[in-house]
Amino acid sequence: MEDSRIALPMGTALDRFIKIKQDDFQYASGELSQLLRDIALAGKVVNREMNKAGLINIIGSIGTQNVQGEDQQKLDVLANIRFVRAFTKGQEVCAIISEEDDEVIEIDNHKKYIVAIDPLDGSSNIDVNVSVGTIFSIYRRISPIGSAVEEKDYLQKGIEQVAAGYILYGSSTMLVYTTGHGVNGFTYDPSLGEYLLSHQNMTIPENGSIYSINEGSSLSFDDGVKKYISYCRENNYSGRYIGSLVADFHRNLLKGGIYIYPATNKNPNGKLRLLYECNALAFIVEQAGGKAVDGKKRILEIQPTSLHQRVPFFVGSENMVNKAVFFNENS
Ligand SMILES: O=P(O)(O)OC[C@H]1O[C@](O)(COP(=O)(O)O)[C@@H](O)[C@@H]1O
Ligand SMILES: [Mg+2]
Ligand SMILES: [Mg+2]
Repeated sequence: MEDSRIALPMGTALDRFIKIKQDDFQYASGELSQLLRDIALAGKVVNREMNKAGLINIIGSIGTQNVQGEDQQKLDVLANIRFVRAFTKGQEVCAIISEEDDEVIEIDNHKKYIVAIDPLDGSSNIDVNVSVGTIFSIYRRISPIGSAVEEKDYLQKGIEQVAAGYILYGSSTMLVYTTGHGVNGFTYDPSLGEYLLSHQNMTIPENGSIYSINEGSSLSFDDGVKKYISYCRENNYSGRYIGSLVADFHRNLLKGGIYIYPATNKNPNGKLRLLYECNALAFIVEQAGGKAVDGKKRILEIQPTSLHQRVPFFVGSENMVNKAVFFNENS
């Protein structure tokens, strides 16, 4: 049996990495490993379609709105279909929470895992060929296997996640995930059709000089946020905002930085969704040595009360988040 603490060679295939690291899982039985593989596979299909979106008429709105009143893009719906199908076929999942579905999708009561997913993150950037992503969180159900899935199963705090990650469809396609034993990144090699280890034991710098926030809404930011932005400017930090959460988060994870989506007049609780956007990235950033709060409280400690609830989101380098919280608490 190979020792899973040893650093693995760059280029190690995802499948092999999952197998070697399986013993890290508290309840290792192969099901979580298979679920991670199912996500990776569905990501390859979405990636392939994304790459030729303009040629196969899958750009633009589909003409319907999701539960949040957002126009659904064709790729939002297509990605949702691909992941729901992968979870149904994969036979590891009992229920799914998706940004694109109003209610919980119940799959099979005899299965263990709950998945919360943002099938396509950064929808406003799809048509303009800017990086977008997929975000996922995985939980173990609490109710007994075989019984109906209950609210307590899918409204769990982020600290209960057994795994979380994202796929970034950018200049290269990457899968980044954690199972609570550090964060690792895999780059997709289309010529091999494989995700290969490219970023091992990722950590976020304690400090950074990049801040990511949509300043277009700054007139309605709280005083604390306004003061923090002034602080960033006074310190000549760079403003970088792609408008795709996964892409902004990934850059800051590598270089150091902070992403903020605060409360605004338009979104009094912020815009981002706790269950399928914030919890996953909070788990990853903490595993990488960073921090994620709602302006005050640790994101992973927030008790969810509804499927699509929004929270203000401050995530990134520890010292930068602490500074933002300081201004929040002293304004
Ligand atoms: O246009 P805004 O208000 O700055 O919002 C951009 C944010 O909204 C999102 O697009 C929300 O995610 P979805 O695209 O999955 O709905 C984030 O990716 C992004 O960071
Ligand atoms: Mg999103
Ligand atoms: Mg989305």
